[in-house]
Amino acid sequence: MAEKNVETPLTKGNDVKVAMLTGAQLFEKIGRPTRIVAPMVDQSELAWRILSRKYGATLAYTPMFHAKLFATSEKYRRDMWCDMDGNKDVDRPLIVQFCANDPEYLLSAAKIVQDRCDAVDLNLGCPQGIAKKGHYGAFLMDDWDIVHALIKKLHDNLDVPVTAKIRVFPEKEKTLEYAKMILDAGAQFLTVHGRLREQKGQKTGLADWDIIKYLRESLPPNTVFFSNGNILYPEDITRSMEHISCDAIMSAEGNLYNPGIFNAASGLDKEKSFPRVDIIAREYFEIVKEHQQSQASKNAMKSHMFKVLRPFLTHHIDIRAELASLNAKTAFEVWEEKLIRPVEDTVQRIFQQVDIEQKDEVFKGDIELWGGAYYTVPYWRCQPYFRKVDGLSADKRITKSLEESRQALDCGEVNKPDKKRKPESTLERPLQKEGKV
Ligand SMILES: Cc1cc2nc3c(=O)[nH]c(=O)nc-3n(C[C@H](O)[C@H](O)[C@H](O)COP(=O)(O)O)c2cc1C
Repeated sequence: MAEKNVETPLTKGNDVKVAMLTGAQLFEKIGRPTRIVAPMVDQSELAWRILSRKYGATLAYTPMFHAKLFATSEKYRRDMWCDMDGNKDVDRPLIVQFCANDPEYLLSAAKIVQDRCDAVDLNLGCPQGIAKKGHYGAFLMDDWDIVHALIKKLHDNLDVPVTAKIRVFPEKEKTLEYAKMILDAGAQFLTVHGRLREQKGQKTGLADWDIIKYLRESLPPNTVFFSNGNILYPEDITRSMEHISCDAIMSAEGNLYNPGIFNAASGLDKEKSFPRVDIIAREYFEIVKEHQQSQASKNAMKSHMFKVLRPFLTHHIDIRAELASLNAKTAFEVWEEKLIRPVEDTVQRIFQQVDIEQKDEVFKGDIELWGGAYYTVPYWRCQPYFRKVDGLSADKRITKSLEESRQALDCGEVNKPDKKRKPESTLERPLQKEGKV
């Protein structure tokens, strides 16, 4: 890892620059966070970060901002970044993420935020068509010189450290070379999302923890290293950290559907691990209201509500219809009247049932071939979401696949599976999700 600028202040012309922190120093300074809210376009905005920290997140990333737009368009900046973003009392530690392919624009954008964040991250993982067209994100995996130049530019000129978030190549050795190049250019934290650039939409599939582990073991031991992928439940965080020996775990979709995902240490305390939807909806709403200057939070609220309330709304379609009618311009009183209070009243009625204690139980299933277990969670509690692919939801595909493999075992057709074996076939993949950036 490039460790220039460590002890002494850098001087540039007559300017005295603050000593740059190494990854290890930065990690220490921000309290050795282990649970990270992933960068998520339109979703990891101010209010969501505040809520997630309340439920156990210890570091958060902003959504990816487009560096050129951020540097040149005041309107874009106003929509994405307000005076409370990165505020010392409510929004730290914070890493601001950009996508870019031009070092000058990246530096200009990063300078605007450097006083209100702990580091600036470069997005090298976005696999979407828009990133292909704009030549950024995961499409820079084909252009290592640009990646190096972008990171070095920030490392040499910014007051805060630069970090990077990558996807993996099919070849682990090539991925290792890529990671080394990124660290050599000056990145101080490395986040590895264990999926290929091609793993998006219907082909998302399972992230590969083994390649992440290989990188972890092959890179210098002082590398501050975060893993991303395959986190459905709080306990998956512990499992992943133990498997990979990484410094922290980042979660995106798991966090969106259940902000309690970060409560890995809470064991079976369902109030923490699977919080009630009425409580989360109310808390999030109050945070958005309290930070009205954050346009990004107002814009994101409807989408967040659909996600945290998802299991509940399938049982209460009248409330779902009301939510569909709301938007970022709707007055807060209307949100209160049409969504928040009806959700609270309904859950309150549910809890007045005499047998609610039994009904409110959370059940853990058996350990599956993929290493974790599915939970059965009452619909009034936040929980992960399995998308349908080819008409089957992921857990059904797993069950089907397990049945098939058990039948094959019974018939002596295949060798007994190694317990540690990583699921290989698409059918065994629990996390088929769409549209990952
Ligand atoms: C709604 C959404 C928005 C995302 N936006 C970004 C982004 O802005 N920058 C980024 O690096 N990754 C982005 N991602 C990818 C996530 O950060 C993460 O790498 C990926 O979802 C895998 O993590 P998960 O399995 O916990 O969902 C996004 C993912 C989702 C679901």
